Amino acid sequence: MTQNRSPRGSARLNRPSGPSFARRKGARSSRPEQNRRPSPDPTRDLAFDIVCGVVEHRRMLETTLDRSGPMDPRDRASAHRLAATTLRHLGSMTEVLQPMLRREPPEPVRCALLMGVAQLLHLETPPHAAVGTIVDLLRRRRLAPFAGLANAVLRRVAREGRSLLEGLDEARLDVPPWLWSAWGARARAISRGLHREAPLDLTLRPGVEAPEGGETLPTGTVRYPAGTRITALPGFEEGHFWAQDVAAAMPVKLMGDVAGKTVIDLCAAPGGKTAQLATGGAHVMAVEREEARAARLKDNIARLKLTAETVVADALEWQPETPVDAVLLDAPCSATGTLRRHPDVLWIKRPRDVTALVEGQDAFIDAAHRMLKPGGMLMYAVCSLQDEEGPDRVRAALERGGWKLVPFSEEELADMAAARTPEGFFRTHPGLWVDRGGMDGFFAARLQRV
Ligand SMILES: C[S@@+](CC[C@H](N)C(=O)[O-])C[C@H]1O[C@@H](n2cnc3c(N)ncnc32)[C@H](O)[C@@H]1O
Repeated sequence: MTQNRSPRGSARLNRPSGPSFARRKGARSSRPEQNRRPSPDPTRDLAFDIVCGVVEHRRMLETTLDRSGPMDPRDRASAHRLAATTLRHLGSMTEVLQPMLRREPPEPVRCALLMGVAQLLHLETPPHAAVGTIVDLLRRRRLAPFAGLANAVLRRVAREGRSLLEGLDEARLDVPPWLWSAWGARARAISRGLHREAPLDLTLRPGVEAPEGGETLPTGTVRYPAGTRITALPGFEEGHFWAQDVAAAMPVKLMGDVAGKTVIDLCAAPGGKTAQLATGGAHVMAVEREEARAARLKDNIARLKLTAETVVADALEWQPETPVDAVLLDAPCSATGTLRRHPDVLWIKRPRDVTALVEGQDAFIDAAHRMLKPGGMLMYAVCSLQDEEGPDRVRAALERGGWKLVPFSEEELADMAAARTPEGFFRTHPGLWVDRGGMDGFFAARLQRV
């Protein structure tokens, strides 16, 4: 399948930039090809830094983006798309390359080759541009001795095309083995969902009209094609909507009527769920430990013209003056549920990262218990696909005592029946609703303090 869903991005990825490409097209260069200066190409440079950062240094994609200098937003978006596509298909493309390499090339060369393969097999970049841009990239990065190798290998990939993927189990190869086995029977469907770029989902303030071009999903979320820029949609400045994946919007919906209730949103930034609670008429206390993230939450709530109390504090230590009706705990987690948006995380996280988070999740659940009135409700949520962070945490809390599980009913989840587990948990993964564009992986369970 192809990833060519963002016309804005693909236009930039489909042609090399810079004056020397024009010379190549003219085929009458006054200088021999080997002396030609490589074209400047900020898109490939940034994508290369991102991919090498992930593969060589386990550096998050966002970190490289944040460190990069100022550049045209469209080049930046194209770089993000090329890097993300390379990371989404990293395993299967490595398998394609392997038989074509007589010797192991240095890691940065392999990264550049993988970007070339991604352009050829998944981004529909014309072969001359896909090969030329990678050869130029290697020259710019003082890897000119590998330009011949790149030229030969990528020309072969261009010739043989997608037939090179035949017989390969792409779904299996594009997920690290530890995640594949952790996901059990869901693994193949999840991996297929991860091959697709995530669309833009919006939650609308009640009473406002959705901008044109969206599809209203059964749960009320409005969906736009991948690559849509939220800031370009009419109504953004006016605070008519905010970005929130269809699955991420469900935990607050499953809290029912919160009007007039005092609700603590524990671990709240950037505030998507705070905004939902505030639109529902709750008195919200949004607790966030990181000052910069709390400031972002405040900005978001102000843009939406909503009201919420923001508390900058450690949720494990802070206590409300009086116990409250409900707590929403969207706990810090491995975030494997958002791999569609962050394919770098596939190759960065390790099993021990999940283990390290589990203890904290138990501590947050215990902290929520201390904040609730007897009979008060905890909505526990994580954007994780891992059993350890979802169902296992709820079972452990029930074993520690002081909680009763209040399962979600068939009626409550009528609009997303596939997300209801036999125990009455809410659980999604990127393979659900795949024909409509999929969804993030989310887990939620409702507990009552007894
Ligand atoms: C999964 S995100 C929350 C997303 C948010 N609920 C939303 O829907 O927009 C987790 C947040 O918890 C915050 N956090 C982590 N540890 C915390 C702690 N001990 N106390 C308060 N907030 C914490 C992180 O800074 C991060 O902003």
